[in-house]
Amino acid sequence: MTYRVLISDPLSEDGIYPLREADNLEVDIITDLTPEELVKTIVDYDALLVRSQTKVTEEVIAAGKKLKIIGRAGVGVDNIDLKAATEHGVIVVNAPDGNTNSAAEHTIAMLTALARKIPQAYYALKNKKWDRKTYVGVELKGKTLGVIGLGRIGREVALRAKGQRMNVIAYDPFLTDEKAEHIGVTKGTVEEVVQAADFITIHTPLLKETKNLINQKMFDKMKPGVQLINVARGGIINEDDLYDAIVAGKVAGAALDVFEVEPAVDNKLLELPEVIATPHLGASTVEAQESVAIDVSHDVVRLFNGQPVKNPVNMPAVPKDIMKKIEPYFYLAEKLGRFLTNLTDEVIKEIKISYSGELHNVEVAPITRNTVKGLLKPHYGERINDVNAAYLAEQQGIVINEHKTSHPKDFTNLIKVEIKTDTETKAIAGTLLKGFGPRIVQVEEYRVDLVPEGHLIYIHHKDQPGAIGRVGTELAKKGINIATMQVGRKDIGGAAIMLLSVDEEVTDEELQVLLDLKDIYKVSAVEL
Ligand SMILES: NC(=O)c1ccc[n+]([C@@H]2O[C@H](COP(=O)([O-])OP(=O)(O)OC[C@H]3O[C@@H](n4cnc5c(N)ncnc54)[C@H](O)[C@@H]3O)[C@@H](O)[C@H]2O)c1
Ligand SMILES: O=C(O)CC[C@@H](O)C(=O)O
Repeated sequence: MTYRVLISDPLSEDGIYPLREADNLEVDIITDLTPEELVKTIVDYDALLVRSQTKVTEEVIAAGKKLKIIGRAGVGVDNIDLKAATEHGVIVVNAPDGNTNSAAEHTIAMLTALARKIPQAYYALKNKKWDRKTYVGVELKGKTLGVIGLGRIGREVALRAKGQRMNVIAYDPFLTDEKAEHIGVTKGTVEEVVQAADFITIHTPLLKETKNLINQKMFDKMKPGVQLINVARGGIINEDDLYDAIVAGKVAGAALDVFEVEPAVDNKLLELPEVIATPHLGASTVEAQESVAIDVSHDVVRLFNGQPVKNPVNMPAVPKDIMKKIEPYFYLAEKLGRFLTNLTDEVIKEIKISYSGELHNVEVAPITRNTVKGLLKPHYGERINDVNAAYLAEQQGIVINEHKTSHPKDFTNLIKVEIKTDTETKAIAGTLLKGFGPRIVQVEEYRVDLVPEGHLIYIHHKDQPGAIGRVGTELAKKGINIATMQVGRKDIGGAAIMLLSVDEEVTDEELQVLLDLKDIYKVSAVEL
């Protein structure tokens, strides 16, 4: 059988040799297709390989009736509708390591060009202006670089900045003290990083949680004269707020490789002399392009030879017989992980998952992966799935421990998940009730009976008359309807919790109002 591969963005010819050499593959390179042309063309293909230009929308995926794999020659998969791919059973693979070095080098090039105003001076000289006064820069030596996102690229940037004798302070939700020490950076919160830095560089993925991460509030906290670099994704820095901060003189300069809307030829930021820019060139080197093309090509070859792919981004099909037994637990497991994210602000070192009762003699690894997926999702978005969840956890240095026991404790089946940090252990447990579906039955040390879905408000308070009433009254004032309510306490008059399920997502301001009430210690929103 011969499979047809469509390459719709320019890929390194040297990098696609694994496709050329495969007997069962036929390769067509058709670039610059309009979205409509791509929808028509894709119907004939089994595989699609892209960089960042091609938008692989739900329409494209739905039209690709033969499509089995989409390969992204690069890291970011925000140009591919992962949900649609998963729904249509199409595996998405990427090349996570191939362009790390190039993106890090580009970041350092931007940092240096920004500090010494090289593009502005070059432009003036090309226009026959010999101006040695306007383009006075600053040294990097002794300055502080703030790195937000210390993954593959952030880490490489930090190491190189140290070579420039800069001090580096970094924030990443998975940055442990040991990792920070090993790389030689100071660990800080995102606020501490932006407050301390002379230069700030962004290296997170673009997710719901990172969109507009650098906004007006953050600019207010920064040092006057701070300079920013973004070689990650447009939209992580709010472009309007950046524009205002530059015009107001708070931000002295910005180096941008990526933009909210690309191509960004009409972006107003480009009108500012303080802004230097490149058209998404972070990964544009001969070496990176060859490397990412080789990686995705190998995965396409593997798939059509019946072998497991190396860099899956979404979820491939689980064999039917296994699925039948364990699928009912996937939802519960993911929600347990999702809830746990809210129980600590510290770096997670270990996840311990204990299965008891009926679960002791089934294959639980896919259930574990769903738990881990739920736990890490706020930091990876749609990139994490039950195939790569364990791998990503391992990369972050999180140890996963599974335990099984045949002795049921009050339930015919029970999943208990504990997360351990350097200073605390937090636990949650759930069960699948025959005929009733999933239930969370324990949160921290409190017994509850909660359907794991929707918008929840989780409150720690003192067990005192009136505490529950005050919360109800405040929510009523805001027009927020309480659908269900759980309470639990350790001792009479001691520590207690409330778990309210409400009909809509609550805002930070609304949570703050609850936190200001008498006898309320901690309030958080949990979205399940
Ligand atoms: N400009 C380019 O051409 C180019 C090239 C390659 C990669 N990229 C982009 O660079 C970014 C980083 O890529 P990578 O390979 O280093 O990815 P990575 O997954 O190795 O690292 C991302 C890091 O961000 C962290 N993170 C997640 N949420 C965060 C938050 N709210 N605050 C701080 N950190 C957070 C993660 O924990 C992770 O360590 C991605 O957006 C990628 O698409 C751009
Ligand atoms: O394809 C490119 O050149 C961009 C790649 C880059 O943005 C990535 O996320 O890997």
